[in-house]
Amino acid sequence: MAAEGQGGHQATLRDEQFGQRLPEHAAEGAEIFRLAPHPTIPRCQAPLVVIVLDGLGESKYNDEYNAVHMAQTPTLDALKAVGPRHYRTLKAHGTSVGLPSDADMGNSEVGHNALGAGQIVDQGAKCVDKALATGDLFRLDGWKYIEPNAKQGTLHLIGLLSDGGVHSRYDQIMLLVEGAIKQGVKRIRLHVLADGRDVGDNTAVAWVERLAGDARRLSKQHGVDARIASGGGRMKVTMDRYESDWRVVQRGYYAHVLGEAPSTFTDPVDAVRTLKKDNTVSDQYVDPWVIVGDDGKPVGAVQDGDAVVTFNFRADRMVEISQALEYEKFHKFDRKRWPKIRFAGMMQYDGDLLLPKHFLVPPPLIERASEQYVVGTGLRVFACSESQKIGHVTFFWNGNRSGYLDPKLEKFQEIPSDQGISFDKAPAMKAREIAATTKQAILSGQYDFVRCNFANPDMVGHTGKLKAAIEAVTVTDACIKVLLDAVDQVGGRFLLTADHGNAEDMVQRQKDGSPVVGPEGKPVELTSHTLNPVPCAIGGPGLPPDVHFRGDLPAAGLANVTAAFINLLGFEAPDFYKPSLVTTAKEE
Ligand SMILES: O=C(O)[C@H](O)COP(=O)(O)O
Ligand SMILES: [Mn+2]
Ligand SMILES: [Mn+2]
Repeated sequence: MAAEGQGGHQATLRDEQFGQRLPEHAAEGAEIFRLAPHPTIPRCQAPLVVIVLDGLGESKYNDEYNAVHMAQTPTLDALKAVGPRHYRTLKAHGTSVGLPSDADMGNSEVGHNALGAGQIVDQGAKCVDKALATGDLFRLDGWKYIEPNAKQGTLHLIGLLSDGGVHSRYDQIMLLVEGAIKQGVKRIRLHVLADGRDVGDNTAVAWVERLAGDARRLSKQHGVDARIASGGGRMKVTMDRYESDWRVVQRGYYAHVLGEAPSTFTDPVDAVRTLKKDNTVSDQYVDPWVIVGDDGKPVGAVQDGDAVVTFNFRADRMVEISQALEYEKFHKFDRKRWPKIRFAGMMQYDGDLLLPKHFLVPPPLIERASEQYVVGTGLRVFACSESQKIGHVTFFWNGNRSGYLDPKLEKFQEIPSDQGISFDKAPAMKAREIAATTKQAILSGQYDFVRCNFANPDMVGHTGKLKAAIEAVTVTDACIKVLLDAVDQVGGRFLLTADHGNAEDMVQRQKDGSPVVGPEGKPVELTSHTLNPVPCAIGGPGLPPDVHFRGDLPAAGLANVTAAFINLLGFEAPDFYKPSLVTTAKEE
């Protein structure tokens, strides 16, 4: 499928970008990361293959809105049919992946963190909640750094506007605004991205109405000047990730910083309502907009001496805009003007690039990620996905470390994603290319541990388009088959799982499971992730016959996978990891 802009796709995340970092296990005085051989599971000469299906869960509703149920899935069906010794489900949401509550759906960041780190760590959302609740946020270095500019100039807040809880949350935005006012900030400009992906589509107008109302109320109550200044849909404006399409970030920089957009309005609600074109445009893809005053000038362009905060806590979609705001040398697009500001992220979005330099809340530190042990033991690793998810099986997997932990032992392979299209238009995405490339790695004999992520059940699931999601899952199933055949060919082992649900439920439901019906009499699409558990299967000719899932961990979650794959590699897992999912007859 030829996609818009594909020819122009630059080499991203290539070897030079993955970097040549000093292996942590080699640093002087560093902890020794070495795994001990497993007492009963021998190593296998062929690789262990871990397959992550992004956004493919198991729903109790096996009906027409379940794209996994509706898709052709002979491979997944066969894995399930093997029964509980080799197939089970895992928790992938809420407290089992370090989120504040069990009402929080899972997401890729927390899911891959758990898969790669074997532990449940407090995630960004929780760290920000605590810093706001205690008031520490306004006492820490990040706030102190931006404070003078925030008080003398304007405080700009940029981020995702919803209560999705994946990248940001409305209550946190409000606490930030109220707290800033209490600290003496007088002029606030909000630059807000419409969601429709972590929350229902066609909710953006209501969110902007709510924020505009709250900004008016706070302005009046405290005698300050807080208002919305610019925005756009998150997939079109600002929130690109893994350098999939820098034009997205350019649109955002122009709207938020320069005050430039193809359409200007005097009222933000009017802006979003107009650009939604009677809901024929989804919230995620709303064009950029800028609010102007009666004089036609933008009300919130960023000026020298201002302070800027990006309020998303999640990293992946904030890294690029942070670079555009922070880096003196920057070549991804022409910024035209680069104001002298003080900028802080809600968190530090990349601990290796130290980006941004200043941040309001220290990010969760994920110590002792499995890859540190894997390369510390000398195992050779291959990780593959397409641009949209490559950081998931590298950066998130490795406890938020970017780049290679040991470039001699690891190879990260990115397949460029389509650019500039909504993924329902090409639901196979790059699944076939991922399968082909990963298959080569399996057959090559060069790797002990091969992992990959299939992006399309999730990315197409987010479009809310049922037919496309069914197609995405059908293609993914066929691609799994390609990999399992390769595992058969070399006599290897595999573990297949997913990071959270999405494609298995494509409709908003009432309490009794029946679809919510919209004003036009049509069922309302579900574009977000779900709370559903995810599949987990093990197998392959190299799997010793006595290795099977334990029966005594019914509530196990994604963090229990780590010890399991370390065991399948033939090693004992570190004892502070969550218990392994697998055991052998000899151990029982
Ligand atoms: O960023 C996104 O695309 C969604 O908010 C969450 O999806 P992911 O957690 O699967 O990346
Ligand atoms: Mn995901
Ligand atoms: Mn997703």
